[in-house]
Amino acid sequence: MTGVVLKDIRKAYGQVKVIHGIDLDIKQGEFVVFVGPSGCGKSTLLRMIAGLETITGGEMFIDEALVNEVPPSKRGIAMVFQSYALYPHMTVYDNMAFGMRIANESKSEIDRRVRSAADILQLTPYLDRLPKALSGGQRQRVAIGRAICRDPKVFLFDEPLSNLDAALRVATRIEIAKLKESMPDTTMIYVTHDQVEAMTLADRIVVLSAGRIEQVGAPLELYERPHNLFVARFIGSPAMNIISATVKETGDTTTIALPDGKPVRVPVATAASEAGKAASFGVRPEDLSVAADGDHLFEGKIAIVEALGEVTLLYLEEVGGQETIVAKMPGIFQAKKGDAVRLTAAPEKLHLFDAEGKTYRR
Ligand SMILES: Nc1ncnc2c1ncn2[C@@H]1O[C@H](COP(=O)(O)OP(=O)(O)OP(=O)(O)O)[C@@H](O)[C@H]1O
Repeated sequence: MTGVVLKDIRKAYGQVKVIHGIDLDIKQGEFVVFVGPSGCGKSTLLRMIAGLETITGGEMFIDEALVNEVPPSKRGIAMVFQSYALYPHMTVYDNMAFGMRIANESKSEIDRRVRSAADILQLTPYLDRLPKALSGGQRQRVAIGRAICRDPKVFLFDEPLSNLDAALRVATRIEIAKLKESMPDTTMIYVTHDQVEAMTLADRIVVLSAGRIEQVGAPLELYERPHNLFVARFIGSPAMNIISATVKETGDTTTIALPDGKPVRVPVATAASEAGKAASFGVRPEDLSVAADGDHLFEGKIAIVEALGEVTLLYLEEVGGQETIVAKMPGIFQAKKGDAVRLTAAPEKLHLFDAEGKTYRR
């Protein structure tokens, strides 16, 4: 099994510790995405897997072999970078063939692999062109093609789409999704800033913060059941509304008080010892809807309306609680600044975190 296993992996640059002990078991054929804020260590971790950074502590296994001291060229990996790094004087064909020529592969094998990669990435019409005669998206596909030709056991991507404009990003993202389908046994590890890439490409997402793992899970698992406030805020856009609250009644369901004193019942269990403690109450903008008369969570005046066509974002200045609440309404929502609104959400969409920021849902 060509998995990638990280056991208590650590990295320090001199005295500065940047990765604090990462344990991760990536299965063969899995597509795993590393996400996290700038500087959290995503690229460092990927580069340690690639062998481009030394490992300060812990053990790294690729294909069940300890690779801590194995050079990049012997790890069975191929990496695609943000900058495509193609040879400008070589055709697309030669760029893709280059590594195999260096490795003394036969001409027929080189031709077979280049044409197969070109076919997967729809590059066949461009094989005789120089990189300068290609769009950014096509160039990045050549860089991916070059990596495919190496027939890697593990494919590493470091923000491969971040130099592309919005439309090309979407098109190339779809190419990568197809690539995953056409190479089901190849393990892929992908670093990105982009939530949509992470949500759409990943089998599992690894959320990192300051050199530690916050949560690992399938995209919708992270979205629906964030383990802590960090993941709750990081996954989803606009971010989840988080309001400070106090635990009032504990038990199989919990009653909290919002800042204006309003009680809210949340269907999560809490121990009696939690009564009186501070908590954070969370609800996603897309889970809010206009309340019928009577029951509502929030009541306030609209401060800003952002009509995006497919959705309308309402920024609500809460009357009692002093917090700004964001609501995402489907389609075009008729509202203007100053309108009074009441918002509600289904109980199962409510989140509750303890004073340390850990979810109360078990
Ligand atoms: N050569 C180095 N010497 C010292 N510190 C470094 C070095 N390279 C990276 N770092 C630090 O390590 C941390 C992790 O950096 P890394 O590039 O892995 O983060 P990242 O999550 O990929 O960030 P970004 O999303 O901005 O690319 C950062 O705090 C960075 O400043």
